[in-house]
Amino acid sequence: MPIHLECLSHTPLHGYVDPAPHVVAEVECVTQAARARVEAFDPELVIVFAPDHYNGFFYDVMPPFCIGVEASAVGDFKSLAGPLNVDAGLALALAADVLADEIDVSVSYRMQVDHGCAQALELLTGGLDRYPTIPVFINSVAPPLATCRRARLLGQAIGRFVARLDKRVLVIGSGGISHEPPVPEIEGANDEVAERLIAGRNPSAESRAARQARTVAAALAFTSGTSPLHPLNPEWDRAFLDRLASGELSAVDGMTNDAISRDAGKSAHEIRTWIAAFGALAAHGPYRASLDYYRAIPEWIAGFAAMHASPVAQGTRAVVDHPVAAAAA
Ligand SMILES: O=C(O)/C=C/c1cccc(O)c1O
Ligand SMILES: [Fe+2]
Repeated sequence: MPIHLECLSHTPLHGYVDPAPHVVAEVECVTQAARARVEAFDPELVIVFAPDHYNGFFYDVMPPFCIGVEASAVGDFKSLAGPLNVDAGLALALAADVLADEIDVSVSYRMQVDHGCAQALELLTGGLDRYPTIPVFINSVAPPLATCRRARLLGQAIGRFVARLDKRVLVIGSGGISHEPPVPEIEGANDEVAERLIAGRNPSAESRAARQARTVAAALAFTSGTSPLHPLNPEWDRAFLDRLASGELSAVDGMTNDAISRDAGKSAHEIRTWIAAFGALAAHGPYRASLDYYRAIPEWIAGFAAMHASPVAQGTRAVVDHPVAAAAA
């Protein structure tokens, strides 16, 4: 029944192309504080909403949402590899419940997750298997995408399931706000790239290294201002974060996919992970949210943010804290 939320941006570029040391230190400080809150909360179950970047989900079958019944991390870039500690019985019960709630979710008995999931688990819980976990994939890079409203409803259905459990549940949303790293697209792709997007599971070490080198080169170009990638959009990011913090979650329903790509970049669709996590929390009533960090970090190609939130007593309006938000530009 007790629920706690932590949302955090991710980036695989940490350790490859880093911002100034004081920015890295700032982020480390914020993630250590989040980790300490998780330790104190001592979750009995973690539900992690995460995207994938053509490491685990491909166009052979690309579901909008998928619940992992068994899952392992591929270990792309410097992220952890290995099995997650998935509570299979609970994952299946969750899927059945969400389907009964008329949100059409798929399941996977062999889910592969990438840095989008593994980095959050490592930073917030200390590893991939520290707590029983249910990974929930939200397609955020491979069009056609479900709507933000659908992500909110998925989160709320999961939140109602959580409310009936007699467990302390940590919900995690893992995603950048505005950003557009060089993730390939199937539209207009040549045969080789299209094949990689349709059936690129378990690539060779050379293929993975070449992909990672392309992302690192893109980050260097983005930082030096010579990149065609969509710029970060701090104003848009703050408006989105304020919207979540305000508790008026259904306001995200008006955000169209085209407008998100246009204003914040093609990977800004990762905000769905945050929307779903806040949806799960909102199913428990009003909440108090704290914007712990925001900074546009070009080296990491990320509008990078951290928030945490938990329920407040019924009858209270949503409460917003902005402890360090003003400190970071
Ligand atoms: O997988 C990649 O090549 C790049 C991923 C990336 C880069 C920057 C921010 C993110 O959220 C990413 O997932
Ligand atoms: Fe990402």
